[in-house]
Amino acid sequence: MKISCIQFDLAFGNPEENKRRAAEGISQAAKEKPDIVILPELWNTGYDLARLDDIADPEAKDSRLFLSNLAKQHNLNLVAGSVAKKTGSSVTNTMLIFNREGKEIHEYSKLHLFKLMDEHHYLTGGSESGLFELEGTVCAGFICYDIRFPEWMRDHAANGAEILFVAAEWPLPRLGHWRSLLIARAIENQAFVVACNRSGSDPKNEFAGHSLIIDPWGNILAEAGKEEEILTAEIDLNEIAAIRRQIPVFQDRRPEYYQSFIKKLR
Ligand SMILES: O=C(O)CCC(=O)C(=O)O
Repeated sequence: MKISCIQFDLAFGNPEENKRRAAEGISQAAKEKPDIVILPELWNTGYDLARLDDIADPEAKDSRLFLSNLAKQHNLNLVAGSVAKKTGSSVTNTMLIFNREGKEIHEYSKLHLFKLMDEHHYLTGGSESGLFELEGTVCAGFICYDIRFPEWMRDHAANGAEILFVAAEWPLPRLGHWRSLLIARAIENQAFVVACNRSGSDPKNEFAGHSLIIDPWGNILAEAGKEEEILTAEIDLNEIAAIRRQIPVFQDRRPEYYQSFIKKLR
């Protein structure tokens, strides 16, 4: 299976220009005939949170049509990063997923809002699972800060997810955390991690780039630099079963102790 991350710079608060950039990136990537393409977080608006009332996409209607057409046109599955989606007076940071026929198969709204970047003042957290299936493989979608919550990602892996997709706008000062957390999530869940970050900067932040495709042993299969780049790697899903046979973490888990043990000790 071939997977591509479209790491691109976002025009601050300019959904029309960002649509142009996303379409351009996807059509470039499509030349290598990837099976799955992933975009970064909030690619329609960037972090222009104060203007979300005006620029978030009502019910993500426009984004859905745009993304569905791209998936169909290029015959690829699209884990379409996330968009600012307006529902009534609230806005969510929502990942949309489309198959090759352009059919939407799942939506996931970022569960953990990142206070350091004021998300809690402007966004509403999601409450649904990130699990979905693409071409017979169980996958899961996460958004940026979610990677600091291993229990959330473990829950998806324990429910069958073999590819963990992460869409992000991760700032440069914490590049070290980004790399370490993603590698750890791959190793502990014995799953592929495909993480697409943005590049460039906005009025408040410089972003790290360094999109990553990591195998279930924790090896980096491909890593982008800091600038715009289309990052592509082939993954072999058979590696998952081989690694899980060698070190059977999922069989050896004892979840009945994890919630209650510490309470008992207190
Ligand atoms: O956790 C971090 O350091 C970055 C998270 C972030 O930038 C986000 O969730 O948008």
